[in-house]
Amino acid sequence: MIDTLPTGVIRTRNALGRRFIEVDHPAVHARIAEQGAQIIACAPTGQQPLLWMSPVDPAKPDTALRGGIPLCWPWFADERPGPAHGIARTSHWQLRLAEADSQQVRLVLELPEQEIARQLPGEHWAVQVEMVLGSSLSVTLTTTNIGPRPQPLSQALHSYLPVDDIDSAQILGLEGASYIDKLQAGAQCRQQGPVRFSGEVDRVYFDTTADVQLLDGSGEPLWVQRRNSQSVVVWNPWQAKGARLSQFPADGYRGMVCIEAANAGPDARLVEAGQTHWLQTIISRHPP
Ligand SMILES: O=P(O)(O)OC[C@H]1O[C@@H](O)[C@H](O)[C@@H](O)[C@@H]1O
Repeated sequence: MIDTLPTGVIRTRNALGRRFIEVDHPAVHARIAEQGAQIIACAPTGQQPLLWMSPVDPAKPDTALRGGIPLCWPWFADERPGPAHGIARTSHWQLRLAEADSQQVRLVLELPEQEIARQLPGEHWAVQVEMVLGSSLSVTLTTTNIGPRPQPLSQALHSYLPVDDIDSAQILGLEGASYIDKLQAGAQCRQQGPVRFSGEVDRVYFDTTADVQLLDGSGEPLWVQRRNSQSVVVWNPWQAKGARLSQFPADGYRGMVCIEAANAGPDARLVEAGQTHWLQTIISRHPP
């Protein structure tokens, strides 16, 4: 744990004991939950927020938070047995670095190796996440196989993005891309035109590295860029599934869309002994 924090970065604790890192900087305001190393708010100065966060979250420690960018690691969804989306989002991460200049704040958090070994006996990983917050947000999840054998890795930066109204939301950049439709028993489909929403959507687009743009009719588009990612998950639970989700308001599906930089489905990786793999997303309100 680090002792000193730069001006504009403080650590807080809510009444229930959950710990946060608060960023109050001339360029950006943000909030990161230390559990899960999950950024749950980020608003560059003068811009609309970049992330959606559930307004009904009880903020109790040890539950997964609904919103921001949960880290799905070292597996996505149910790609391996165990908790959905892996162990990262409910684990306790530690702040290892916090620095700031006039333009941005940089934070690095780490999931301690002994905690990984406790939860995943026989696996040997080192993992850290770097967040760079300024006029845009970049999140980089870096995984090293510190064991003697290759280890499988699937993952996602499960970004909840705000939309003015789901009926006018559309995603550009995935036209013609192939996807696995989780709502059609994993059927392989091809995207025709922009992605629009008139019901539940749960898809893993693959073989694509395209930047995507989220439009919602408000005139303030969002861009999502990815690095080392050939898959991107697009998800909206809509009303019926939304009603079954934890910490999700009844009309929540109308105000959010998840666009998740991933290594999922056919893009899952095998990390060789001693090798490092990083996955990055950059979310911004200005074009790349
Ligand atoms: O409710 P959770 O575990 O946070 O998962 C939310 C959703 O996450 C998405 O990434 C998955 O594709 C969905 O199938 C899943 O429902």
